Amino acid sequence: MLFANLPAPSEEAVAAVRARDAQLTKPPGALGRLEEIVEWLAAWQGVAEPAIARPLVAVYAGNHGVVAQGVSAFPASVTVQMVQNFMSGGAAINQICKAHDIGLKVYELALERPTQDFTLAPAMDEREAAATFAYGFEAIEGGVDLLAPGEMGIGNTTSAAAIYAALYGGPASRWTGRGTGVDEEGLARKNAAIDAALALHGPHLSDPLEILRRLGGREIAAMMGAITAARLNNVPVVLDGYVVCAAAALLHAMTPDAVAHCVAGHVSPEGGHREVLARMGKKPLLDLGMRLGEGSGAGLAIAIVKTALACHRDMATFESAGVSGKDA
Ligand SMILES: O=C(O)c1ccc[n+]([C@@H]2O[C@H](COP(=O)([O-])O)[C@@H](O)[C@H]2O)c1
Ligand SMILES: Cc1cc2nc[nH]c2cc1C
Repeated sequence: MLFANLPAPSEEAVAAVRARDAQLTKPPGALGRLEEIVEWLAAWQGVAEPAIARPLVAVYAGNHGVVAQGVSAFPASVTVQMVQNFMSGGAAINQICKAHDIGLKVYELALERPTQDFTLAPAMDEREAAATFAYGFEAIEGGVDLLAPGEMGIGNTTSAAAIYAALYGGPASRWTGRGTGVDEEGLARKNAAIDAALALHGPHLSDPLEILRRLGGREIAAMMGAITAARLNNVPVVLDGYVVCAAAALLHAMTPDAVAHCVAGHVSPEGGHREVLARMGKKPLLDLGMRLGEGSGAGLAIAIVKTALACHRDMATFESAGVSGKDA
């Protein structure tokens, strides 16, 4: 029902962008994907002259009961400590946003109350999953015109891997990676936790919202809401890495059109991120070996998006610059 009347991309806006692009002082197609990026912005903002005046990285922080299974290289206390670090400007995402004039908001999601350990019980009850999804809608308030959801949550690569295994098929090891840097034994505990969860919840994993509730976390629920709000309100989305894409993949499983407004900012070396992007039909803008989270890869990709738009908007035309055209 939420996805019954999704707005369509604007074909007129794309046509207008193409018409202007043809006049710019460069050989046709010479800016490669930068040209596609501007078409994408116009299509989803629904205007012939797209703008990036209020880009935002919205970082959601959540804690995970499954950390009790020894699946992370870091203690759960690092989640709230990193939130403090975001607030005081000391994290990587602060520098990326500062360098490229991007807004940054941080949402703490009941960090003192981790989700249930999903090897033993559903991570969340229905009310909490739904309420947290709805909370994600706040991300686009205040005139945001380009959104990059990000996340922080010790243990959440285990949650994301479990979601991928539920959506696309196990075993766990097909989807897991080292996360924050677990050793061989840590990786084995991670795979065992996910395989145990798949066995426990197996009969209930055909519905993406049920997968969210049983295997997800609050940050993943909120990011699904943020991406959905953007889809419903003409805000294009830049996807970050392995964990953010678990939210996108759940929406994609509900209906592929729910993530039609998303571009993949980058590909993370974590687990099966490359395959996840391929399954959603997304080609990453950047491939820099980044596996941090925080919205960092998406934030950096916004710098590319802004540059693409600056070229489109501010380049001279053949006529205005007195440059001879192709067949002159
Ligand atoms: O997004 C990614 O590609 C990514 C890959 C590996 C780790 N992370 C980050 O690392 C944290 C989760 O790692 P872990 O080992 O505790 O599951 C969480 O805060 C994520 O933002 C993020
Ligand atoms: C230090 C640290 C910073 C992070 N940022 C996102 N995930 C993280 C995980 C750790 C451990």
